[in-house]
Amino acid sequence: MFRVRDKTIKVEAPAKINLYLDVLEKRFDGYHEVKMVMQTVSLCDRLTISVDKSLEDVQLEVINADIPENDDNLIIKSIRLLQEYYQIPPLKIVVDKEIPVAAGLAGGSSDAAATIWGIAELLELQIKQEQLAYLASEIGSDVPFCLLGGTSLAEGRGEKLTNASTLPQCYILLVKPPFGVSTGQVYKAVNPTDEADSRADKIISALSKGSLYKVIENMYNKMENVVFGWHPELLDLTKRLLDFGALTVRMSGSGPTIFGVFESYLDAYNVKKSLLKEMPEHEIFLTTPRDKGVGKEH
Ligand SMILES: C[C@@](CO)(OP(=O)(O)O)[C@H](O)COP(=O)(O)OP(=O)(O)OC[C@H]1O[C@@H](n2ccc(N)nc2=O)[C@H](O)[C@@H]1O
Ligand SMILES: Nc1ncnc2c1ncn2[C@@H]1O[C@H](COP(=O)(O)OP(=O)(O)O)[C@@H](O)[C@H]1O
Repeated sequence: MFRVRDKTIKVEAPAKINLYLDVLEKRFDGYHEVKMVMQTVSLCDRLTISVDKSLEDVQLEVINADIPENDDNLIIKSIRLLQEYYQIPPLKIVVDKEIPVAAGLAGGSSDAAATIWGIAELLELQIKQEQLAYLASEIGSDVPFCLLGGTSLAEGRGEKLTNASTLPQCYILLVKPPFGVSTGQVYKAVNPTDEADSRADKIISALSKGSLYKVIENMYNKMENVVFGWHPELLDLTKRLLDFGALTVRMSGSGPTIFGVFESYLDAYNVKKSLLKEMPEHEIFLTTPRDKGVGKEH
């Protein structure tokens, strides 16, 4: 029998940005070694997970996005994986998508992490942290980070995490153009770096000293070359954000989301307003750094 404390749990699944992303050699398993500095931000999808004994199987409802509600969804994939190890009763899941899809913000990965964490909490499965991290890595390279959240150095294929200090207080404007990019295609097109440089380590050290400027000086994304080549308008967007006074502008992950960093809330707010007028087809979010990954909604 299931000992269910609450019948429902509401879980936040936050987006991430990459403060640094380098792609190193291609491995025999087809993945690439990476060196990344990842930062969770305040933009969240929201999952409601309920035990529903009237159902025969899992049922997923997606609000606010055109993505599959079947086994192709990372939420259902995560449940199928949990079912291999644990007895899972019929569940109804509703996901309210705020994070744009195929945007380089790990929306799907964070939903997967929120599903694994949320079900473990709801059903009191007592899963050890290492087992949670293992299950997460089986779903995708970014899922272990989404589970842990905050700020991390990520190595291996992205699953080897070392905790770092959170990015100092700042305002991060995410600008998502009206098209998506396939992560797999970007990895295929990128020319791996021979030897990692020291910028990621400099970022980690700057984070520990709370120096936003030193972090910004060392930010980098190897994938920009490839994706800006496919979509030259991303370079114009970058220049526009710099004209508007962003301290720095980078692409997040495999893109196409571009983010600008601001020290003042009012500056970021005004830039958001101006950009929305100039490019109404873009999605724009004003976010802040968040110091944790998936967790209970308050
Ligand atoms: C690029 C990054 C940067 O944070 O994020 P996104 O831009 O997707 O958010 C990640 O590395 C994306 O991680 P994730 O989205 O979990 O990727 P996976 O599902 O594991 O893999 C998707 C595809 O990318 C390739 N891939 C992924 C990770 C990696 N280290 N090397 C790879 O070559 C895989 O071969 C696969 O074809
Ligand atoms: N729960 C989910 N949320 C978003 N995308 C999902 C989800 N499940 C499966 N996908 C699929 O995963 C792909 C990448 O989605 P996403 O995680 O949003 O992008 P990215 O890896 O660029 O951050 C999309 O093609 C989408 O259809």
